[in-house]
Amino acid sequence: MSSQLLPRLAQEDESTDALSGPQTVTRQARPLRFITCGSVDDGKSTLIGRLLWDTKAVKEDQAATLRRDSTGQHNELGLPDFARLLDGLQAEREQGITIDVAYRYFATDRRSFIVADTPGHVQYTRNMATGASTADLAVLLVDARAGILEQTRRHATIAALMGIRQFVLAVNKIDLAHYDEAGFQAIAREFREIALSLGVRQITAIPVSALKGENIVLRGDDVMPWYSGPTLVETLEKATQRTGQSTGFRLPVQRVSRPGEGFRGYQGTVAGGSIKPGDSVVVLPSGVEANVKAIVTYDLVRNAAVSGDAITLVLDRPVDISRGDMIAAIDQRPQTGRAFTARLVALSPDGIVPGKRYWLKAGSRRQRVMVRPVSALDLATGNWDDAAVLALNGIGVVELDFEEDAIFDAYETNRETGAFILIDPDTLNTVAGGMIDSRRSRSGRFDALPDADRASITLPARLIEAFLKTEFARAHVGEIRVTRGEKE
Ligand SMILES: Nc1nc2c(ncn2[C@@H]2O[C@H](COP(=O)(O)OP(=O)(O)OP(=O)(O)O)[C@@H](O)[C@H]2O)c(=O)[nH]1
Repeated sequence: MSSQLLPRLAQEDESTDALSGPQTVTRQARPLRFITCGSVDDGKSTLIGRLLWDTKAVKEDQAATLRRDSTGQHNELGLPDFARLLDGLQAEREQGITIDVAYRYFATDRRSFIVADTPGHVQYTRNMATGASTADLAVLLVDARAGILEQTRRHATIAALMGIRQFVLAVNKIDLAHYDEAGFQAIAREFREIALSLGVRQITAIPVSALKGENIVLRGDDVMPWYSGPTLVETLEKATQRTGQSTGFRLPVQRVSRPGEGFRGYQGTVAGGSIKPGDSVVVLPSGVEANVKAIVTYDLVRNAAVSGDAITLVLDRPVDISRGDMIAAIDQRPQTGRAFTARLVALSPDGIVPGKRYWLKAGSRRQRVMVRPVSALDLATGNWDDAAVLALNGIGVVELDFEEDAIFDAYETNRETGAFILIDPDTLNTVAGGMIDSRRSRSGRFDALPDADRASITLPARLIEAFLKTEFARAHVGEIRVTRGEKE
C-alpha cells in the first residue's frame, strides 16, 4: 500500500483535522486530559511510562533506579521496563495509603497533560468513569498482533458514553508485528468504523512501540518509513479541549430570600455562563424579563459571578419567582416545553415501564413526567434496538411528556441543566438518571436522530458509576472497583 494512504486513514475527512491537521500550537493554560484504555498486557503502563520518560517528566532518582534495576532484566530487548515507573502508585496502595486514582502530569514545550492512570487490570473503575468524564481524549491501545478485540469496542463505547469525542488508536507492539503496514492499516480501518458508529469523528491511528519508544515522543522513521502521520505526543499536542458548558447564564432558583422589607433575592448556584449587574435576564417558565441590580455572596456585593458560584441575585423590579424557576440570559435561553427526548440509564430492578408516571428531579425542580422508551443500546454489539421497555441497567432513548412546562438545555451543551433523575412516586427510589437530547413537538412522533448522533450518548459520571457497579456491567464490562473520585 502506498505510504500516501496513511495520513489519509487518520484524517479521511475534514472533521479529523482538528487532531492531526497542521495548526499553530501554543502552550495552553489548561492541561489536556486524557485516559488510556486497553486490554491486559496491551502495554498501557509501558506507554504511559514511555511518555513520562521521553518527555523527561521522570525524576532523576526514579530514572536512576530504573536504569539500575532493569538492564536486560525485565524484557527481552534489554530496555528499561517503563511500566515500573508506575509502580510507586502500587507500592503506596499496598502500604494502605489511600490513592484512588493517579493523575500523571507531564509537559512538552507546547502543552501540559494529565493522564488518568489506573494501572494493573483495573479498567472499568469508578476512577476511570471519573477520569473519563473530564477527559478531552481517549487513547485506546490494541496489540498489533491481536488487532481489535471485543474489549476495544467496549472501551470505545464507554469512552463515548462519557462524552469523549476524540480517539487515538495506539496500535502497540508494532515491533512484534514486524512493522507490518498492511496489518496496521486494516486495524485502523476497522477501528475507524467503530468510532464513527459511536459518533466520534476525530480519530487518529498511530503504529507505536511503547517499549522501544517509536512514534510515542520520538519518531520511528527508521523502522516505519511508511508512516508519515503524527506521533502520539504530536497528536495530543494538537487535540482540542472539550467544554462542559456552552450555554449562557443559568441560575436554577433554590430559595427566595426575604430577610426584610424591600429586599428580595433569588438564591442558587450558577449553572452556566456568567452574570454582572445591568445584564438582562428572563425568568422561566413565566417569561418575565428584568435586569440584574446586584449580586450578593455571603456579605459581599460582587461585580460578577460565574458558573459554580453560589449567589443571591437581586433584580431591578418585583418579579414573582419561586423555587424551581430558572433565571437565564435573555439572549441565550434554555428550551422550555412539555415534550423532550432524553437518554436514560435505568437503575431500578423494575426497569422503566412505558406510560408510568415518575417524578423528574432536575436541580431544585421536581415535576411529574410520563416516560416512554423508544430504543435501547446493546453494549455488546453497539447497536440501538427498538425497545418498548428499558430493563435494569439498560441505556436507552426515551420520550418525556410533562404536565407543565419543563426547562432544560441539551446535556451536550450544559451538563447541569441538561441532567436529571427519575424517582418512583410509590417507593421514592431513584429509578433512572438521564440526559436531555432535545425538545420535541408533542404531537409529532419521535424525531429519529441520525444514527451517529443517536449512538454518541453522553452520561454524567455518577450515572456511569452507578451503572458500572451493577451485575450487568460486571458481566459485560469487566472488573469494577469503587474508590473515591478525583481531587484537584
Ligand atoms: N515488544 C514490545 N513489548 C511491549 C510493548 N509495550 C509493552 N510491551 C510489553 O508487554 C508487557 C505488558 O506491558 P504493560 O505495560 O505491563 O501492559 P499493561 O497493559 O499495562 O498491562 P496491565 O497493567 O497488566 O493491564 C510487558 O512485558 C511490556 O514490556 C511494545 O511496544 N513492544
